[in-house]
Amino acid sequence: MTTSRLTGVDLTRDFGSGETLVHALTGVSLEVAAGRLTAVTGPSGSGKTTLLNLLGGLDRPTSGRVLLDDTRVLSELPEAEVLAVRRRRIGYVFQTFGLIPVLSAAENVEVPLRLAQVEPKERSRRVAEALERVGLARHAHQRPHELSGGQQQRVGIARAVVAGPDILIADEPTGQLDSDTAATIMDLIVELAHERGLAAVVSTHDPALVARADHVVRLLDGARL
Ligand SMILES: Nc1ncnc2c1ncn2[C@@H]1O[C@H](COP(=O)(O)OP(=O)(O)OP(=O)(O)O)[C@@H](O)[C@H]1O
Repeated sequence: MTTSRLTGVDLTRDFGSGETLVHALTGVSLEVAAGRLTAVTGPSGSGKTTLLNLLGGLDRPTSGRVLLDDTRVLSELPEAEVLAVRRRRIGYVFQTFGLIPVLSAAENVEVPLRLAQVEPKERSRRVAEALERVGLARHAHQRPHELSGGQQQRVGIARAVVAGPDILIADEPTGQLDSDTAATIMDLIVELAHERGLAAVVSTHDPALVARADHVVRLLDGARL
């Protein structure tokens, strides 16, 4: 039997109540397998971010469950355990990169290793390796504003994978990039998913990027097509 790193079972997420009630997600099920890139796609407001937040343990469903490794119910774990799973197992990539402006590329990539209390020599080794992998070895000492959007997102990806997660969650990682740069970033995420066996989920509007994924989940008005 193959293991899915993340499984969404009949996920529903409502926001608000009464007249302001929004059904952001209704009865969505999906499997996110190791070593594959799953693309979540759909028009604006279709529920992509809501779904990724549930899968990544950043939010909890109104009903339904998120399973981790087919066994643990991530969506029902106590907050401290969810936090531990997020730190140890999941890397996150953001549309707006989420880099700390006053830190260099290398220092940004180092942040998760500091949080994990990895010792300094090992931190340096892993940061250098991660920057090398994303093609930014020569830019280690530059700050975010000295880098292009595509380079900043490469720093964001290096930061997401440096601590060795086995799950990668990327919400519109190419939303701020031109189409050629977006394609190279998507290719990098696909390669990392394959070579590191990551269970990777990426949301995108862009059909050209969806075509690069191993598995596609299409949403419309909060439901799976
Ligand atoms: N915290 C919230 N409170 C109220 N409504 C919300 C909240 N978060 C999302 N929604 C609503 O849920 C629906 C789905 O939103 P979501 O952000 O998941 O869509 P999306 O597909 O990611 O959109 P986009 O492509 O524009 O980022 C939308 O109608 C949105 O307005």
